[in-house]
Amino acid sequence: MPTDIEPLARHPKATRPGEKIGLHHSMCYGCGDEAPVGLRITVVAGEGVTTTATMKVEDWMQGGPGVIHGGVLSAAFDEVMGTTPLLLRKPVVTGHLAIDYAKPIPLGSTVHFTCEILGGVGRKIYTRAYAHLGDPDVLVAGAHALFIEIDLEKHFAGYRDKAVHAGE
Ligand SMILES: CCCCCCCCCCCC(=O)SCCNC(=O)CCNC(=O)[C@H](O)C(C)(C)COP(=O)(O)OP(=O)(O)OC[C@H]1O[C@@H](n2cnc3c(N)ncnc32)[C@H](O)[C@@H]1OP(=O)(O)O
Repeated sequence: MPTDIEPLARHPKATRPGEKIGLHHSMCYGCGDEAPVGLRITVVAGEGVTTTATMKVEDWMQGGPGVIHGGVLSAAFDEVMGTTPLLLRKPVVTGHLAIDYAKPIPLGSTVHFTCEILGGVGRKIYTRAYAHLGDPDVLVAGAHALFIEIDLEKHFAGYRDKAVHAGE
């Protein structure tokens, strides 16, 4: 992470602390409520530029016997961290994502995520997140990521004809 990042302030019209941040879209693998397969993560705004989220570890998320697949956990971090810049009212995509896997996460457990925006420079937004299973003092994973602000319409312009919509 560069040393010249600046603090980023919450947008005055951002989702208020304690409220759910809206879906990226209904078919999003991370948050969509109509996706045929997906994590269905709801991200809740915290104070400042922080968020929280939870995810129940379902049987279909299994990697090693009895534990979550690392890629599923990575996707969950991506979703939570990629939603958090909406507190700045900035749409982003992931440029870089790194995960530290500290402990196995059993099927049936509930993963609690906390995320904060560390700052940014230009279109770059740096975030950090942690995960625990109920005891915030016992971390099971951590992550940091770089998100890049995009122009939504331009970024997805060449792909929208491939978009999948629920019920079609
Ligand atoms: C309907 C609702 C939908 C809502 C949609 C939102 C859904 C969110 C879902 C969760 C998030 C995801 O999974 S998103 C899906 C996964 N990610 C992607 O598909 C992104 C694919 N990559 C790209 O499209 C592109 O590489 C971009 C947009 C990230 C950047 O391209 P660009 O716009 O041409 O900009 P570029 O100049 O290259 O980069 C801008 C600055 O970032 C730096 N930068 C770029 N990538 C990196 C990197 N990996 N590591 C370090 N630095 C990087 C550059 O050096 C530069 O710094 P400087 O020169 O300014 O210093």
